[in-house]
Amino acid sequence: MLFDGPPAELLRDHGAQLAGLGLLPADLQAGAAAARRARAAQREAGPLLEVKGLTFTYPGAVRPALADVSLSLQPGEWALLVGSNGSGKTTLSQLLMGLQPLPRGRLFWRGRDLFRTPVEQLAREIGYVFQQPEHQMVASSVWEECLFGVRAQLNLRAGQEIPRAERERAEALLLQAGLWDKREDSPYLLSGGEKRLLSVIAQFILPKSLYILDEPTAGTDYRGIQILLELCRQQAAAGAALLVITHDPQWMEEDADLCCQLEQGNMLVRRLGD
Ligand SMILES: Nc1ncnc2c1ncn2[C@@H]1O[C@H](COP(=O)(O)OP(=O)(O)OP(=O)(O)O)[C@@H](O)[C@H]1O
Repeated sequence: MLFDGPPAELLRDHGAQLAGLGLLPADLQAGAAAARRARAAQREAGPLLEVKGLTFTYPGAVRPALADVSLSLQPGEWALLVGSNGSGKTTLSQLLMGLQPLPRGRLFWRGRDLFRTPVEQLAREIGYVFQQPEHQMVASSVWEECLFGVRAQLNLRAGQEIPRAERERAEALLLQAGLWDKREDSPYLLSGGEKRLLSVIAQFILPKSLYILDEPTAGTDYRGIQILLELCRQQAAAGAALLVITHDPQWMEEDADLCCQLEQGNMLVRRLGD
């Protein structure tokens, strides 16, 4: 087997393979081991997110969109949320983000009623990527789009400099996503798959505890999916939990820990690899 090319590209394209062969530089290997230890320690601290017997009916609807749904997600756990059209996936993810009226006492974030958790804390700790990337785009260039959330979260005014750590992370993520050469273009000029990758990496710049990704592989080609998978693996290795809504679970089944199957509002949770 022969890999040739700049280190950043080799890491991006073959990182998982190199790690599997034990060929990553020592500092990166040590980093992965430390991340695993950190994830184990975090797990002992208890679930990050708990959904307990959640039933939700839209106003005027005759049957509930979600019926007695339960789920527990630990730090670093990767869950797939699957199910046919209209089964309740988006409803559940919107409830988790407080985008629908919240039933009290059914959702817990870090052991505390999600209803009582300040919205700013949820925004800081949970990253949500919408099904339609355009819905989240606001800036005039790919670079500014990437850093828009950082500016908001760090309370930076227009023209104020982005701290070096976040700038470097944005550069690394744009390189990894293959979008560096398009950093000055309008995000609206990107292809559908590129927009999707941009909206995902924009959430990854300031690390969060949970990422909810709604259909991240839809309309994305093989290379884009491989990039996305590697990006998700890196977040999970760093201790973040992932809840990925998908109609293409086959791409993530090897990496994911849980598969949550929704049908007509009823959910069955299966641990993968058991
Ligand atoms: N705003 C709304 N008002 C009333 N009913 C709604 C609303 N949004 C969704 N529903 C209904 O709730 C049910 C679940 O919809 P939801 O969008 O959560 O499904 P989904 O699993 O995300 O579907 P898809 O795979 O098509 O995105 C469906 O029967 C849908 O018609």
